[in-house]
Amino acid sequence: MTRIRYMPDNPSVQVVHSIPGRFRVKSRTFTNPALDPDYVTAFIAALPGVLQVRMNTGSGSIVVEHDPGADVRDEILLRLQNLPNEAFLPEVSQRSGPDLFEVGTRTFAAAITPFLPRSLQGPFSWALSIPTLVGGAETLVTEGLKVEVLDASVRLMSLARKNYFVGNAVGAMLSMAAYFEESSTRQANDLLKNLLRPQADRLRVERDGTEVLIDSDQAMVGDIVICGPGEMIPVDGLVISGEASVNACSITGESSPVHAMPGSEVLSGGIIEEGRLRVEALNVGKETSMARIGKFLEKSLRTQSGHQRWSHTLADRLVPLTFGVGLGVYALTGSAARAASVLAVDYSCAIKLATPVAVRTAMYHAGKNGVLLKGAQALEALGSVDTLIFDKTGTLTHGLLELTDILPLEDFTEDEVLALAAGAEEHYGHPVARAVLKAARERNLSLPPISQVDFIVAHGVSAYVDDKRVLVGSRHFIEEDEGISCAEVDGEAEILQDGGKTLLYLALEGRLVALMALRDTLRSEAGATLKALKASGFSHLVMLSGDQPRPVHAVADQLKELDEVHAGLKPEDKARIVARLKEEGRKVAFVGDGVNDSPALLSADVGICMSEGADLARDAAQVVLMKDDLDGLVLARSIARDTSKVLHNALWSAVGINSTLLVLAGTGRISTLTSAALHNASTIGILAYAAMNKGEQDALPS
Ligand SMILES: Nc1ncnc2c1ncn2[C@@H]1O[C@H](COP(=O)(O)OP(=O)(O)OP(=O)(O)O)[C@@H](O)[C@H]1O
Ligand SMILES: [Zn+2]
Repeated sequence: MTRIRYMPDNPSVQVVHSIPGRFRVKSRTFTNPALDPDYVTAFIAALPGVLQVRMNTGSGSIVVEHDPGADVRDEILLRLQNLPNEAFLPEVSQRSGPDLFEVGTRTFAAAITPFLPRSLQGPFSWALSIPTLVGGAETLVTEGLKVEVLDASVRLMSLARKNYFVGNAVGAMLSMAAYFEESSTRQANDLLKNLLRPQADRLRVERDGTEVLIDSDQAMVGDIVICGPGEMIPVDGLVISGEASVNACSITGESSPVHAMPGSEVLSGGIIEEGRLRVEALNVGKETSMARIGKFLEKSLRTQSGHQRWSHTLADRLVPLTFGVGLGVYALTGSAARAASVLAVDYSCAIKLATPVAVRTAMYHAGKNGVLLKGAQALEALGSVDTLIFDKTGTLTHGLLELTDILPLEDFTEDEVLALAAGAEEHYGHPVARAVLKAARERNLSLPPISQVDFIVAHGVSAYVDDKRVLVGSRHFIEEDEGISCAEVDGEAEILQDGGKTLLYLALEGRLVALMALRDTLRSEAGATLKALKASGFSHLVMLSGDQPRPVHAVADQLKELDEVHAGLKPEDKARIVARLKEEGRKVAFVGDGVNDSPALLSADVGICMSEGADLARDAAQVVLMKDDLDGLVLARSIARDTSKVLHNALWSAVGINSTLLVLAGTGRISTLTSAALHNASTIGILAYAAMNKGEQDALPS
């Protein structure tokens, strides 16, 4: 019943620093959570003469670099002072709903109406109704037949019939319901925003051996950042020295603190409970995990799901219907009282608001448990998919491969070939690369200097050592793509593969120089997870892998729930299988972790990424599991299914209750007052039900 409208606060933009070609401005407006920093940055960057724009929402400042010239600068300032309305996100903005005081006043006013002298009742009630009447007329002109018009008509009819108490009581109920609607929407928003603890706007770094305090937008990769007890870690980084217990609950959902020591990686947003750390920054500013989570949630608040759009349209269509019934009743019976009772019933509020409230509450609970849903759409799709496709390495298995065998050829030693392979793989994040590096480090090998490194997704690496070409990768890569025969180790390869191991071939200057084998282990929870997922309505479980058939089938043999298994796939093959399953009429979710999974993640109805996944995969996915296990899958599915149940129930009870009221009111069985009271009480009840949606009924497999 309240209209959502945003009033931008009048910005007073202050220039705090200015030199030719560069200035910094500050304003309270820039800290407004409803302000979209991406929009502002793009809006200013698009002005002629602007070279660079950096915005820090934490401190409310913007730095602009531009072509020198006073007119360029003045134009930018003018734009900053008059940001367009589109720069503000309507959904998280403050709303002009009634407060508790207004609700109280209106209730009191209605209660005293019958006791006022007859001559005063009229003017008093007209005065009370003015805001509603004006609002209704305004809406009728600008937006057509909407809820506000219904509300105003009920009031107007009561006034016309000199039924003052009823009119004022209906007004009080409307404001009470509006107050409740607003607070439940706000509560759901606040819950979500709770996940985004405030970002640190200043941080301490070491510069030239001393500690200095800098603005967080000035931090650079490689900075040594210092964090003490109670502070939030402002960057993603590597601990250089110090020890601390770190609570990363707001990021991973893991509530028990983890012990960080030199060599540990820490994520921004973690809170130091005890201890002190010196951290070398790996990601700063917008690139930090904290900032990325913030982005996801911000976007998700803005994008509407199909259901949301559908329920909005439905609600809007029902308003003219209510009007039509009201008019019809009046035409048939000539009773204005009955018509007013009909108009007091409106379907729209419960239908419109139940969805955002239920969806946000679900997203919050998922987030708190380490599952990041990038929007209502993801939640909705997750509830309705029936086919789940898993990637093998890193998803069903740990992805922490272990190098178990090295078979050097010619007269190379194990250490020599391992050093070559590790040198080539040094900067690659693929599980195979990490395993090779770990093995080389354990043997204290020094890696040869390499150049011209090429990573070939789903194949391997090519690099140059002392002008000699080194290739590391799958047999397909070495033999079919590079034409280097691998046949001489076929015997050994077969034995190793029979043990379920993944093979790695190394070539130097066009000759095969080593065969290596790696072992991956199944995640301990994989079996239970697959069972729980089948129980939650997945009818088809599939495993896809870029790895060779034998190790893939070694894993598949341990997972009886799998219905379909494919090995030796290129990234585009994975996407093609997703497309094929969709063509068969299935709704498909894909869970993966690697760059090689991105095409499949994008082509599935829902893409899900593991916590350790490559950045590209995390971007491509709509759901990110923040804990390094599969339990989040089961939880996310149960939250999604509960949400769709809650939405279904909310919608149909709204339609059912209000239709009944409409019939009762139209046939004169209930008065305007009763009809308004029942309608508003049911709306409040339905919203409260939506806000209880936690999805915890059948949470985790034990
Ligand atoms: N960095 C690398 N170094 C060596 N070999 C690699 C590398 N990346 C990929 N390969 C080879 O290419 C094959 C396919 O790689 P891909 O990344 O598609 O799949 P995977 O990670 O082994 O399995 P999954 O698809 O189950 O995650 C690997 O099994 C490996 O033999
Ligand atoms: Zn993989």
